[in-house]
Amino acid sequence: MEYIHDIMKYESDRPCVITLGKFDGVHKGHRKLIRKARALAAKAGGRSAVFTFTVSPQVMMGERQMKMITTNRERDEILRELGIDLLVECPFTEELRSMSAEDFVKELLVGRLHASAVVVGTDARFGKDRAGDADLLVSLGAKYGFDVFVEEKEKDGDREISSSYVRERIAEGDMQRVQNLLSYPYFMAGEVVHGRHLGHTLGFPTINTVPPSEKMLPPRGVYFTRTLVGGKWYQGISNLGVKPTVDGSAVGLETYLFDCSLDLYGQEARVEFLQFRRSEKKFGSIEELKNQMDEDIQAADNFFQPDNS
Ligand SMILES: Cc1cc2nc3c(=O)[nH]c(=O)nc-3n(C[C@H](O)[C@H](O)[C@H](O)COP(=O)(O)O)c2cc1C
Ligand SMILES: Nc1ncnc2c1ncn2[C@@H]1O[C@H](COP(=O)(O)OP(=O)(O)O)[C@@H](O)[C@H]1O
Repeated sequence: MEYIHDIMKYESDRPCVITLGKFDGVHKGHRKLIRKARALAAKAGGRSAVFTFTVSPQVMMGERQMKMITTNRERDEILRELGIDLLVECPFTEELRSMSAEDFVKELLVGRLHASAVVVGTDARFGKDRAGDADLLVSLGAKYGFDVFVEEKEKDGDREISSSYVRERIAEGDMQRVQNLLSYPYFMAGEVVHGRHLGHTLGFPTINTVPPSEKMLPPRGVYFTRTLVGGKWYQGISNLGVKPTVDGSAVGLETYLFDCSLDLYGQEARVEFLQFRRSEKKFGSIEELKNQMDEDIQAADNFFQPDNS
């Protein structure tokens, strides 16, 4: 995948099949558009491209206190895995914000990316004040010579799948439902940092990662998780929260990995949230916490190996 941050520096003359949007979460609906763009590009011999924006955490938080399902980095990782040829991730600058819908299409999609086709959902919006919609795109396609495919939104029962629908389910901690809407488990990526080194004393060493400030978090508590770290997947159990029994300040994610005894500090970890187990609690003593963790780990064993219980 080629990654372009500054579209003015993009040089290739090859035609692109472009899909356009914020793609927060890269959920099932987004995937439908990406699949379509890839199929069209393969047929026409062009490049499949995603056009999106990097939105700074400050802007996101300032505007509507909107948290992201996937950070820019996580989204890039997923798009890369989906096998698109080109990711254009423009900073959402004043210049871009003030571009009319027609100029956006004429100058960027046609002028720079040589669009042969553009794939969008029925509710697509683009250009200054989000004035451009799917109908306008169809007429601009006729004017500038590219095909336009307007796809129906993917549904979950009667409800259209959208990033805000996924956020609602994350807020409820319904991680199985979230996985169904995304078509992959909600995850958090980050570097393994040092904690207070109590884990080893407790008998449960945990890898600690810090959730990015712009990331939408599920409720605080204990989750059955699967973690990719050091090139290997581990089953395990995580606590998302402030550890009120021993600490009580910043929100962190700690994961006890089953069948692992490696030193993992400084490595990248990707922790997938599979199922909520219980809320985080303040225990009267470390002993009580330890007993509860024993029970949690037993429950995780049953979750991962239901036939052995
Ligand atoms: C499965 C699991 C459940 C946990 N549940 C709680 C909890 O309910 N309350 C709490 O204060 N800490 C909880 N913790 C966090 C522990 O307090 C923490 O892992 C321990 O203090 C080690 O911290 P350290 O990584 O900073 O050394 C939990 C940790 C794990 C792995
Ligand atoms: N099974 C395991 N699960 C998680 N971390 C492990 C495991 N075995 C060894 N480790 C290592 O131990 C470290 C955690 O030890 P811990 O005493 O909890 O210290 P910290 O407070 O820094 O997390 C992890 O960062 C990792 O390098």
